[in-house]
Amino acid sequence: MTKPTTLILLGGSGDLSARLLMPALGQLLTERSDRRVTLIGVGSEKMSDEQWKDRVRQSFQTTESTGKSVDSLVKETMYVAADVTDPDALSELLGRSSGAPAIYFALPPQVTEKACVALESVEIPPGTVLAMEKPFGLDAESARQLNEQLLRLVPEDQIHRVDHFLGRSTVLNLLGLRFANRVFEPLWNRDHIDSVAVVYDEQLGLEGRAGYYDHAGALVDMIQSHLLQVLSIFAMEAPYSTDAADLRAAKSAVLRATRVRDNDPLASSRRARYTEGTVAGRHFPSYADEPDVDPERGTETLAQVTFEIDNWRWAGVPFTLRSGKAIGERRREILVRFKPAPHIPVGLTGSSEPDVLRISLGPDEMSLAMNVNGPGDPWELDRTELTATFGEGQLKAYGEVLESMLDGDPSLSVRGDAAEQMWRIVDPIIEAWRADEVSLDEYETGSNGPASWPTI
Ligand SMILES: NC(=O)C1=CN([C@@H]2O[C@H](COP(=O)(O)OP(=O)(O)OC[C@H]3O[C@@H](n4cnc5c(N)ncnc54)[C@H](OP(=O)(O)O)[C@@H]3O)[C@@H](O)[C@H]2O)C=CC1
Ligand SMILES: O=C1O[C@H](COP(=O)(O)O)[C@@H](O)[C@H](O)[C@H]1O
Repeated sequence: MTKPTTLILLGGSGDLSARLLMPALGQLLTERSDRRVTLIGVGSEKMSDEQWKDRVRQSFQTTESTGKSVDSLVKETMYVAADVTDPDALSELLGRSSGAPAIYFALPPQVTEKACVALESVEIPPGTVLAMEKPFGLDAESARQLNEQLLRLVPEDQIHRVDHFLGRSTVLNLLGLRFANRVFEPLWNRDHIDSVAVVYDEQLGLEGRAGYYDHAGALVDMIQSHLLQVLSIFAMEAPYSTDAADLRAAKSAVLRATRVRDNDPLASSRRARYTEGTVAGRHFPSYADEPDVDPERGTETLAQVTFEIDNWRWAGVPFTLRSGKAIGERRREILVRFKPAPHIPVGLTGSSEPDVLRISLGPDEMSLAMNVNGPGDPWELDRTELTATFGEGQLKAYGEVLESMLDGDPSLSVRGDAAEQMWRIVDPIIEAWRADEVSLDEYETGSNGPASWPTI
């Protein structure tokens, strides 16, 4: 039996908790029947324990969660209506947990900030884990200040800056693919790789999240956080182990060396927002006409930035990161374009395209497009694809992240210095965009982005 843990879910009545965290927790407890978690939900709205239990059950149903651990959680869970920015309320909450709890901040960022200030005057049990949702700060300086503040509460290894992409089986598979095979790693450098792209294009729109998204935009929502984390795993040196210390040091080294290509945000970044149209059977108004959006803010719903990594392995290789909403073709992948073969023997005709490796970020599969002597004329090269499908991960991405957090293992969370670096990397772009130095283009909902943009 795993040690029982108390999970204090600040913002338990919110959207993230209902749609992502609790379903993932239910799935985790279904898979790990020997794990016991006591859940305390917290929100400002009043709710009876029975109403809360109904919400928990509803979230659990979405992942068909069942079993002893699930039943025990539902039986014991409680809800507390409290203002989490009040030190007395927080003190009382901590008093309800036996042993060191995990406190999850599923709160609006401004409330999280105030709750952390309040925690400074509260006695926190040794071993308490703090889980912070994104966005972590608003820029490099505010992230640094937030780090300082958190370190006054608990040591770094007890701070989990959550990035659910780190729990995706497809992202974790990068480690196995690169470091458990002989064929890829020797080619994983500037001598053999021409360019890399990480693309996360969604058919989803705003989904009622204007309050958050209209301030974040695609750059902060996806590139500053998730996609830079993916890039750091893709490009890192081989770690000794997957322990937090090794993994996070290797990722941080990459991020420290990463910058906007040629230090030129004007030439290296593009932004756009969607106009009215239909995607996957859903009709969206223009982003500017979406409820609660301020069109004057000029928020982008599609961002594309090219970075470079200034080290021996990667100098000169462009890394393009792109993510957009309301895009016609759902694309979630890493695209690795290799350099062309140095010499194709005279006499071979046909395809001489360079090899392209696609690592899907969902579904779990990959493919390698290459040239082979195909059917028919044996001197003629044809294009073919080697494909592999892996099974789905046992847990949802949030489940993986929650599990490592409940175990007090920070290997799947973002280290403090990395959180600051990720802002340092994108801050010049944010500045250029705020100053309107890069045009805000438009694309029709359901298209694949502005027609004038080069294809990735
Ligand atoms: N929703 C999503 O898909 C994602 C969200 N996130 C991040 O998660 C965090 C939460 O987002 P989300 O769930 O969407 O936000 P919501 O607005 O849906 O929920 C906010 C929660 O915070 C509670 N709350 C606010 N102020 C207080 C207070 N003073 N005291 C106690 N509780 C308070 C609310 O309680 P009540 O409702 O009772 O007032 C509610 O439970 C944000 O940082 C967001 O960026 C990250 C990834 C995805
Ligand atoms: O964090 C976020 O991620 C989702 C995309 O991740 P997925 O696992 O749900 O595909 C994105 O839609 C959302 O805008 C962003 O906040």
